[in-house]
Order: sequence, then structure tokens, then C-alpha cells
Amino acid sequence: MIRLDGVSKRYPGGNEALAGVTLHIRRGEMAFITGHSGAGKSTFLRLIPLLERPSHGAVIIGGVNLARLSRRRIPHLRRGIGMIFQDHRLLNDRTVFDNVALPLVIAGLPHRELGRRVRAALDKVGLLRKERAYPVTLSGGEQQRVGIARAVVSRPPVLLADEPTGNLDPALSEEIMRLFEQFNAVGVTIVIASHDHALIERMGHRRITLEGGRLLDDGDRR
Ligand SMILES: Nc1ncnc2c1ncn2[C@@H]1O[C@H](COP(=O)(O)OP(=O)(O)OP(=O)(O)O)[C@@H](O)[C@H]1O
Repeated sequence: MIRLDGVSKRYPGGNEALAGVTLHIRRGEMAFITGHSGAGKSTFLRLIPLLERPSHGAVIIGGVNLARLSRRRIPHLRRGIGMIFQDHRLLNDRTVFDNVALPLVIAGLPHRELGRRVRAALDKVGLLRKERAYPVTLSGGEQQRVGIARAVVSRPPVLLADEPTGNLDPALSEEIMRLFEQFNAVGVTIVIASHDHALIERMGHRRITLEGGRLLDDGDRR
């Protein structure tokens, strides 16, 4: 599903953020990317929806080498990938409903269908009763769950999360991770960058460790 073949990434004027990374995350898998600050975790995630391009090597998503993807196919690639960020990036002047609806509005979904889909996504993250609330009135855990609802509302087959629990206490962090597991249980491929070793250990999924941009350890046991 997500294949990296000898991928290196050097930012202009910067050092090597990724160096010779080769790995395969299968369809329906749930994997954690871990490593110290600056190890290359965010860079790894950003290559998948083509927010960055590798300096060397190939990124292959669903059998498609992204280097050969035409510019007009990029929106299609991105529609298939839900992204979740540590700071959740919600629009504070819009309600929870409107935040979650945004990807569907951009995709031009008919209004009636939109309400049904937004409420289904809010229901999955347990926030149906908050649809009229504004993000600032919610707790940190609730805001993150709105971010997750927004990421899953168009039912993408892939979810990428960059430090989704970075601002949350241990109990809320575990709750968010269990939510990801529920999406994984219905077949969504999930990749989560996190430095919360204790939590990752408890979750017991594949753990991919980067160090200075290199693949230090790949917990792929298959
Ligand atoms: N846009 C950029 N321009 C230049 N250098 C960058 C850019 N983004 C990242 N880097 C550098 O690439 C390296 C890897 O960064 P990256 O953000 O991928 O690491 P990370 O493991 O996600 O770190 P953190 O846990 O702190 O977010 C770092 O040395 C960083 O400074």
C-alpha cells in the first residue's frame, strides 16, 4: 500500500532528513513511526500525500510511483489520505460541524449527503452532541477528535497522524489511539508518528524507528 524504496530527502540548504529508507506498509496495517526529534518522522509522512518529494528513491502508493503521478492526479491521491496533526488545525470561527464538513464541501458533495456523512463521522468519534459548538469551547481531547472526524469524513483508505497525542495526557492519548484502532479494524491503513514509547509499547503494533533519517529498526515481523 505504502512503499518506500531507497528514499532520501534533503531539504534545500538543510541536512539529510531521510537517508536510504526502504519499507512497505501493507493495506490494512497499523504502524507507528518513532524516533527522536528531527529523526525524519514528519518528513516520512509528508512524502505520502506528495507534500514533499524525495531527493532520491521512489514512493509508491497503491502501486503508483508518485514520481510518475501527473499534477492533475494529485488531488485524487490526497482525497484518499486523511491527515491528523498534533495541533489539529481546526478553524476557530467555524462550528464543529463546519470543520468536519470542509473536505466534503471542497469535494462538492450535495448538501443532503453532506449532513449525513458529517454526523456519521462525529458519531464515530463520540461528538455528535457537539456539532454546533466552536472548537475553543472543547477540551484538547475533543478538539483532536474533531480533527479525526474531519480526516475520516470522506472515508479515505489511509490515515496519517503526526504526533496526534502530543498535547494530551496519558489517558486521553490512549483513548485517541484506541479510536485509531477502531478505524484500523474496518480496514483503514494507519501510520502514526509518535515519540510516546510507553504508549506505543502498550498498543503492540508494528514500530518503525528512525534515527537521523535512517531506518534503525523495522518491527515488520512478516
Ligand atoms: N522544510 C524544511 N526545510 C529544511 N529543513 C527541514 C524542513 N523540514 C524538516 N527539516 C529538517 O529535516 C530533519 C527531519 O525533520 P522532521 O520534521 O522530519 O523530523 P521529526 O522526526 O518529525 O521531528 P519532530 O519530532 O521534532 O517533529 C530535521 O533536521 C529538520 O530540521
